[in-house]
Amino acid sequence: MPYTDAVVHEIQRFITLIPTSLPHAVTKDIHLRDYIIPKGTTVFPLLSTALYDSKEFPNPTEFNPGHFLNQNGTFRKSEFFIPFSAGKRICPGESLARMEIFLFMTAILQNFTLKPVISPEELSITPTLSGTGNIPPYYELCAIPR
Ligand code: HEM
Repeated sequence: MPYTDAVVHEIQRFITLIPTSLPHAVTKDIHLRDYIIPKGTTVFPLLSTALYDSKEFPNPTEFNPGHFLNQNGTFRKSEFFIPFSAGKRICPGESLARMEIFLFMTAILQNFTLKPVISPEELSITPTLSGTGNIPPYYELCAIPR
């Protein structure tokens, strides 16, 4: 169970489905380090900077469920895991989405063996479009009943 949970988290971290979150507006003048962000400025919170933080997730460009596992194999929670954003406007569908991803993935893997139609090395995992969303490339696979 901790490993499956780690895989689900790593998939969400790795694909970074919505890297820029949604645009927000500053409601008052904000002092941030040496900068002033005037009231009304549109800001895009870059979720990708947390999800690909190399101190929190060593070798962030590698898919590694170990990013969410402690050395003893238990699940490692990370405050940098923010694919649903954070704060007052955090995605209200987070619980539903996480439940669905977990249930769909485990049900599929329990009942089917998945095989790509081309060799896995030839599969591109580069998004076909990267902007507010990372759109995964289209590909085919065989679902063989277990
Ligand atoms: C993997 C699935 C999903 C991801 C990664 C995701 C991610 C996000 C992100 C990053 C935001 C922007 C939050 C912000 O403005 O700071 C957002 C907003 C939102 N999401 Fe999701 N979401 C997912 C699924 C869902 C589902 C299943 C629902 C509804 C059933 C949903 C409903 C919404 C709504 C209504 C907003 C706008 C909230 C607002 O502006 O206050 N999302 N989501």
